[in-house]
Amino acid sequence: MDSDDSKRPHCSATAGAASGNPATLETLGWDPFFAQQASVEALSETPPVRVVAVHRSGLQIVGVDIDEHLPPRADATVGDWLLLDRALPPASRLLSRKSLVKRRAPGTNRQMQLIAANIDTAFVVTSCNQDFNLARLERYVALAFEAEIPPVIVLTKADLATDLQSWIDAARTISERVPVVALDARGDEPAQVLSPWCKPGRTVAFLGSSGVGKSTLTNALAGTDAIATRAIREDDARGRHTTTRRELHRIAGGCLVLDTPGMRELQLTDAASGIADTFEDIQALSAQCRFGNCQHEGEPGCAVRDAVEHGRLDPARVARWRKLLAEDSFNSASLAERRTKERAFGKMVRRVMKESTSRRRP
Ligand SMILES: Nc1nc2c(ncn2[C@@H]2O[C@H](COP(=O)(O)OP(=O)(O)OP(=O)(O)O)[C@@H](O)[C@H]2O)c(=O)[nH]1
Ligand SMILES: [Zn+2]
Repeated sequence: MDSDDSKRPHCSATAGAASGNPATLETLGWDPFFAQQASVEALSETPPVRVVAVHRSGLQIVGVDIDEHLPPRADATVGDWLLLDRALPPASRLLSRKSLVKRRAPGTNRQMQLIAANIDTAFVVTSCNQDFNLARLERYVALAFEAEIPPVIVLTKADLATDLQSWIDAARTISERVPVVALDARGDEPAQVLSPWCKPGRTVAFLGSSGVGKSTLTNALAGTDAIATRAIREDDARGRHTTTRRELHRIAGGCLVLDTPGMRELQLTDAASGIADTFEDIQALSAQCRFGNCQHEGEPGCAVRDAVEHGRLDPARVARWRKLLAEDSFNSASLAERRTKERAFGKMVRRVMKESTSRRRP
């Protein structure tokens, strides 16, 4: 393979040519939600394009007969739709999103980073073995709800489970709003079982810890292992860290898979509404507590404790809810703490500088 060959998969993996068909707007995920945001004239003058990959050097965009690079822009991320301004590409209009996954940067300034936009379904993946962990599942479900992406729990390695129904039952306790499916991620089962969500033009993403079968599922949907393995090999060849990769793959079945390894390390920050949606039952109960600020720690008239005492609510679930709330408020509050520390540090630096310059003056 010469060096040109090694570059080619990089484009075909993302540009919508995976199935050999040219991209149409519908196959890229265009639908009335986006179409209604611009006039017919605007759409013909500035054609819609979808951001299919984010690299350090910029955005890769794909539209009808369009496959180009734009300079980096901080307000757009993979999955976004833009109206391409050919005369001035950086001025291309960003369309409103259906959903958005974001996180705070791990560095000191902790700015918001956009991870992925316009995902239609978040498959929260775990396997029917020791990886299965209700707290972790609830965390991912809360993240999805916070981003306004409907989650679906996918239990893999069903073929290896001895008591499959008990895993399914456990997963179903998380939320009435979250469907649960169980499958063998290898072979053709995923294409059938996930078909209600993986329709042509729909954008899906797999969340879950390492080894649960996310790549296996992607490959099973694609009917090939070419795409997922290709993207990984290419990164390795360039010596880049695979987790920085954010790509949208159009796969043979017609849906789009958003491959964002960065979503794995997402912390729960500013996710109060996602947690409330996940624990709708406890949320509803706490609204009935006598005191508006009830901590559910023995106050009179506490509906949450009453439900636990009468066996209507699992105390372990209440404990996990509190832990997630604590994680969320810790992560959100530590930002303020950092700011205070940064200000104090800046003051200290200025004072030291002032002292040293005044000392140097004759
Ligand atoms: N028997 C069985 N094996 C599975 C199933 N799903 C995944 N595996 C195997 O589990 C291993 C890990 O699967 P991957 O698809 O690589 O897991 P992943 O979630 O993509 O892992 P990372 O890439 O590390 O995040 C592979 O050897 C798969 O063949 C399943 O449903 N049944
Ligand atoms: Zn209470």
